[in-house]
Amino acid sequence: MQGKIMKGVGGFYYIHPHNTVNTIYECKAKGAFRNQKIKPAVGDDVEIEIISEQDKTGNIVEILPRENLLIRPAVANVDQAVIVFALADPKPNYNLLDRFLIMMEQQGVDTLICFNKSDLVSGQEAKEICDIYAGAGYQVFLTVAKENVGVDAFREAIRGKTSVFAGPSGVGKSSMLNALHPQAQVQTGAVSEKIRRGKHTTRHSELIYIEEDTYIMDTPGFSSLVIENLEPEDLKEYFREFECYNGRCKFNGCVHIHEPECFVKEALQAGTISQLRYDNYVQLYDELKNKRRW
Ligand SMILES: Nc1nc2c(ncn2[C@@H]2O[C@H](COP(=O)(O)OP(=O)(O)OP(=O)(O)O)[C@@H](O)[C@H]2O)c(=O)[nH]1
Ligand SMILES: [Zn+2]
Repeated sequence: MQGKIMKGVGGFYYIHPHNTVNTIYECKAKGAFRNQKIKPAVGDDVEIEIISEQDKTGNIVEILPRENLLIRPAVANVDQAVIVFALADPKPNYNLLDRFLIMMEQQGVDTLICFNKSDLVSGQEAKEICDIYAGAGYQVFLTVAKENVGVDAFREAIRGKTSVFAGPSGVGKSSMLNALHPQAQVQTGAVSEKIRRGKHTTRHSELIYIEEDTYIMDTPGFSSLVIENLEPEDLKEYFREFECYNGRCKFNGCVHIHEPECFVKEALQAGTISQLRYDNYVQLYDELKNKRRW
């Protein structure tokens, strides 16, 4: 039988057979692949041998070929990431948002942005922020998760995919999950003792089955992110809206900060590139530069 690893804890892996609803098998990793230095990861599609149908136990006997394997967060076969940000309460930290976008881009994963709590700001303010990130080349969604506003369009964007769900604490990730999946309580009810995190347990990375071929990996909230393995000179490659200017500036290897005759700075003056994104770029560039000095 084939299924997906939803969670791994203490040597046990919890396998959801493809497109079933309430079934989870508790498995150990056995078999030939253990010698191949490949460790099962959440998100892996695996072949399992059932030990007991009644107890829902089995062994993983094969890890099927992976599409990818992310490091942060550790998960396999990810199609996209979704960052959920609140437009207010907590006050958005756009530098943190940009760090997340860079981190995902470094791992080759596309990110969708969900701006939640849009009821807490004016329509004008919400539009300005959406325009900045849509203008930077991202797909943007505006939602009020707790009132189900904007959720349908978002549901379409995750259908048939495995999405990593991330964001700072309190932005409404759980509310969004419940809106996407109103039967989650029912569905995870049976599964809960086995895999669902309780309110007070440590949060492990785990996948949540939404509907056919659609999974979300809920991740713990974060309040800071350190960009690693990136040279300051390469940072510009991770700002999508700079892409069309790279290589066109007067100076070879222009990093678009102090150089004259720089197309990115001209685009900034013209308002084509947003000041907010550019300021975050300069701040991150300085940070990477300082890090190298140590
Ligand atoms: N005004 C408003 N409040 C919302 C919205 N979505 C969620 N909330 C509220 O924001 C608070 C936090 O929501 P959660 O869904 O628990 O946030 P979370 O991101 O899962 O938080 P963590 O569990 O800390 O990661 C709750 O009180 C929600 O009712 C929204 O769209 N608008
Ligand atoms: Zn330049």
